[in-house]
Amino acid sequence: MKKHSFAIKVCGITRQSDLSTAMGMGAHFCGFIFHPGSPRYIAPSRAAALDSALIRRVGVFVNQNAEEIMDIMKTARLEFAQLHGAHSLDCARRIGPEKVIRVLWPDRYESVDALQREMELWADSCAWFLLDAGSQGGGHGVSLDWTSLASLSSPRPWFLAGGLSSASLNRALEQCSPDGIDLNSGVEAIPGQKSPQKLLAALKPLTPYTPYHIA
Ligand SMILES: O=C(O)c1ccccc1NCC(=O)[C@H](O)[C@H](O)COP(=O)(O)O
Repeated sequence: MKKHSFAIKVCGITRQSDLSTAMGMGAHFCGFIFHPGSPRYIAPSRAAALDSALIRRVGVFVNQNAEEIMDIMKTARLEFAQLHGAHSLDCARRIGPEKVIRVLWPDRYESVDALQREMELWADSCAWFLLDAGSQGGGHGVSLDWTSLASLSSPRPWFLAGGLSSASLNRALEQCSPDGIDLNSGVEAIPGQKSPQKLLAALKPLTPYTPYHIA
């Protein structure tokens, strides 16, 4: 595995036990999904009740507008809004660029250069990017073409998402160099419930590489 440090985000949390396991294994970010169509949906008031200690709380939004997002951020005590839909630059600026994780889908672009141009467009309106598989939505359990991301020079730190698990992480991190990794269906027992065994299998080998410091 390439020896660089990176952040760990565990997404699709619905239960305190999963959150506590993820934190115990060194997660830096936890993600709550506020898309009602997702099997991982959690109501904002339930997310608010989950204790995440000092790790960063992220809300995943697909259809909501800036006002709805800011409302949920307040209720669920979120630091970041992960914009996982067709959100505009204006929406991101209203939320506050320092609180935005912008999702982009590399498969939508004809080349890494085209993806990079889109990243430049968003650079002043977000704090992080998250690159996901497919062409929309998330939680598909499908992987990206990691080698095509090897030459990426992102203007912001970026999370690699899409089908990551104990079986794929090593190869993914050999082939590209994200600033963070995002785990979801690859560490689940069933949709919406994490598996402590799968979390352990994925995260334990990463321990030497994840003393990631988040300012
Ligand atoms: O996970 C969902 O159900 C979901 C639904 C709609 C929009 C986003 C969603 N997930 C957001 C994430 O950040 C996932 O962690 C990311 O798509 C990777 O998922 P996976 O391929 O399962 O690892």
